[in-house]
Amino acid sequence: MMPLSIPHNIFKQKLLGPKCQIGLWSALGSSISTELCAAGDFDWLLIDAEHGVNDVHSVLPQLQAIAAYKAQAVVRLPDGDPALIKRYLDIGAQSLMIPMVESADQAKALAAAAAYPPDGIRGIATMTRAARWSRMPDYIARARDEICLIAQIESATGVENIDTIAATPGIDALLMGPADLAATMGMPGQANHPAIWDRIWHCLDRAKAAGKPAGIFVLDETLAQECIQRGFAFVAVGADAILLSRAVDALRQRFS
Ligand SMILES: O=C(O)C(=O)C[C@H](O)[C@@H](O)CO
Repeated sequence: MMPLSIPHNIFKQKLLGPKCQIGLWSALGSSISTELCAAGDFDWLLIDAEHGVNDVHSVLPQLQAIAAYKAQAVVRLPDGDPALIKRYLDIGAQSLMIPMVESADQAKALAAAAAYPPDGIRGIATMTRAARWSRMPDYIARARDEICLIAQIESATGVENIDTIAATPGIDALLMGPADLAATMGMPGQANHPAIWDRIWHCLDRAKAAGKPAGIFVLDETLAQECIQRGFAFVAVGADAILLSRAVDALRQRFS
């Protein structure tokens, strides 16, 4: 049997441009709804394991479902726990997003967790889905090249430290978080406030200055189009849970 080769991280490659990658947030925690979304021709799907029901056991079948489609999977972890990073990489997630990154020291620790020694601390195992159960002779040598590690900048402190976070080797991309940024700036629930977006545009400029792709999740279509125009490399424009709840309510209204 021919040995397998590590899958190329198409999402990571396409972040280098020129086309903005259009994505969808997938938070329902079901491989059925995630596959339904994956068949929708989005460039990427964010599987959210920070908020809601997802864990390693529910994310695995979603990765398997997405693998059959063009959409590239990005998994958001609850935090930067190195043990969790190891487990999600071992089940085959190749693009990870870590929330609430606020310092260069935190960024360095995340980068170390995603890399094997001597560059990092990721424990080695090839009896994993990521290495297709020891069928990928090149997995250990090439794993890090095909991982995309995304740091979320979503607090006032993170914005203050964005230059050192973005400059950290091993941080491949940044994603701004308007909702949490608003909350940490004393404006919870005001993610669309001009003062928040002043900071978001600043973060975009700083990411560009550092040569790091920037992403964002925006439900307002006009704002999402502006983000694309102004140079965000990856923009999530909707979420499965919101699309479903709005469609359910709109249908019911039509028969009231
Ligand atoms: O703080 C934010 O904004 C984000 O992190 C992105 C999205 O809002 C997401 O958290 C929604 O669940």
